[in-house]
Amino acid sequence: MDAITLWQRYQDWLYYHEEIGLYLDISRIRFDQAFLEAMKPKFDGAFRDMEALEGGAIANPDEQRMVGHYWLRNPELAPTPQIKQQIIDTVNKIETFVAKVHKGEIKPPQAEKFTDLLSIGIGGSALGPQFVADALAPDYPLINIHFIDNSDPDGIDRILQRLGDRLKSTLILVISKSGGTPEPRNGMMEVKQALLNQNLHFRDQAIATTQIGSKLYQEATSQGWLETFPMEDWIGGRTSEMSAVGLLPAALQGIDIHALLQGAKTMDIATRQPDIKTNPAALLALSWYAVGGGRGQKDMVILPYKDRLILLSRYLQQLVMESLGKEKDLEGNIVNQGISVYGNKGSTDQHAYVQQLRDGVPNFFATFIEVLRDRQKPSPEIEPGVTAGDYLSGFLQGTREALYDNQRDSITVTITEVNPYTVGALVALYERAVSLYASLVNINAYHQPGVEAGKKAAAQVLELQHQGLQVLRGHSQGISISDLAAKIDAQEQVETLYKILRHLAANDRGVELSGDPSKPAQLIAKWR
Ligand SMILES: O=P(O)(O)OC[C@H]1O[C@](O)(CO)[C@@H](O)[C@@H]1O
Repeated sequence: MDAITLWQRYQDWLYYHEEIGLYLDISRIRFDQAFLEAMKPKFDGAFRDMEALEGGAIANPDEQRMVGHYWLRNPELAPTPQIKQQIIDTVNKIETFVAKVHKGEIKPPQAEKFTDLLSIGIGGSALGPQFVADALAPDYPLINIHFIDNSDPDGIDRILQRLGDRLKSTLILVISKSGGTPEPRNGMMEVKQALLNQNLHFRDQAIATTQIGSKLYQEATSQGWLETFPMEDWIGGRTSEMSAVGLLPAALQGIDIHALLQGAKTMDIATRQPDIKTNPAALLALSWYAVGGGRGQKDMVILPYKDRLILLSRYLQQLVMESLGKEKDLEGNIVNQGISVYGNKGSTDQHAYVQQLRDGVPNFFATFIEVLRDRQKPSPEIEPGVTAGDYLSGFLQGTREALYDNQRDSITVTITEVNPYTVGALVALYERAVSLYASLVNINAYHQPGVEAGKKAAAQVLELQHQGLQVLRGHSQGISISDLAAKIDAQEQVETLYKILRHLAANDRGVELSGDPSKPAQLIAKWR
């Protein structure tokens, strides 16, 4: 297409939301009118599915759950008065609690006020709060946030070290919908210990966001933690940013949660339109389908040209990949669906992997996120008449054009500035696009059976460790790894057993491995 035809295509397909100040440009996705016509029946079905979902249908058939994240920003939509009230009550509870913390009415026993917030959670119980904190927290927030989102001891140490003496004025927030996920549990246990080492008590500084009745809930209430906040059954982890999961840490940092909710609500209204061309989420879903043939054949590379949006790609990675990456469709056919998502930020990535994007394997499409306002204050000139922001804008445009010229498609989402309102709108835009796309490809976007398989496998590894150590401890002589495996009837897991022993040996956990490390089958294990 020549430049003038492309300019016309840009205008023909441009979506603009005046109130949010958001532009969506899908003109650099190659599809034609025939494709659009062919997709219309599928979209009619997707719009119907969305209406049913918002009306309270069991949209997650496997788990027999309603899917209600859209109600969080507009409680009027909730299917029952009780749910509506729960949503309103939770926001009120958050605001009351946060106000007391900020005023020092809720305070740690050994300090005037809470100075820091340590959020312990993983997946959907971390990624939204991390993204929002990085994008929106003021430079000098009322409370500084830190995260433990893994079971990595060294990672935990780094956070605790940074907190140092401020641990005594740190509010500890454990977020886990199920209340039984091992990683946050491990983080919590380590932090408990760290507090005890300073003669501090976890319950005096701890709060939880979890489902009422969960193990975590029981622990928090029976031990008298400062407060608990509910996460409802009908909220999925990866769509929980507008629930207590996201709102509580945001409010504690001084981020305007009402603007966040309002931005999402406004976007929800726009994405509820049952018309492809005037619905930005439908335009995104249409584009994803067009580039990937409805089979996720191309990866989604997210490139925000704005440092404070760097975590958007990680946030969207879970939202998109955990929602769309499914083995089976709704009828149980094997379909192996999904769209891979990765990214970082521009223009930084132009000096890293954009070389391959431009010239290498064409297995992706880019999504540029553009922010029109460079900064809050006027910019100095780097050269006569040119600012750093002009460069950034030029790099974005140049990369978009260079990619398109080489048959690489892209989408551009443009917002005026990064603020709670626009971030809320972005979150809602992608939530809805994922929902619509899931309907187009006929999968359940709201379960995650694959993750469960990984969790079970990890539990089996730990059980093997337990059994192996029991035998090793009672064995005064050294023993080969295969003999040890035979003794616990785990010949098939000999490789796993070897790796367990190697890990224990590396951590001075009582296991000694002797022999040539490059010949694992010949290693002798011994308890010392
Ligand atoms: O909040 P929970 O129950 O600890 O779960 C954390 C995460 O684990 C998953 O269930 C699976 O990875 C995610 O969907 C979820 O966000």
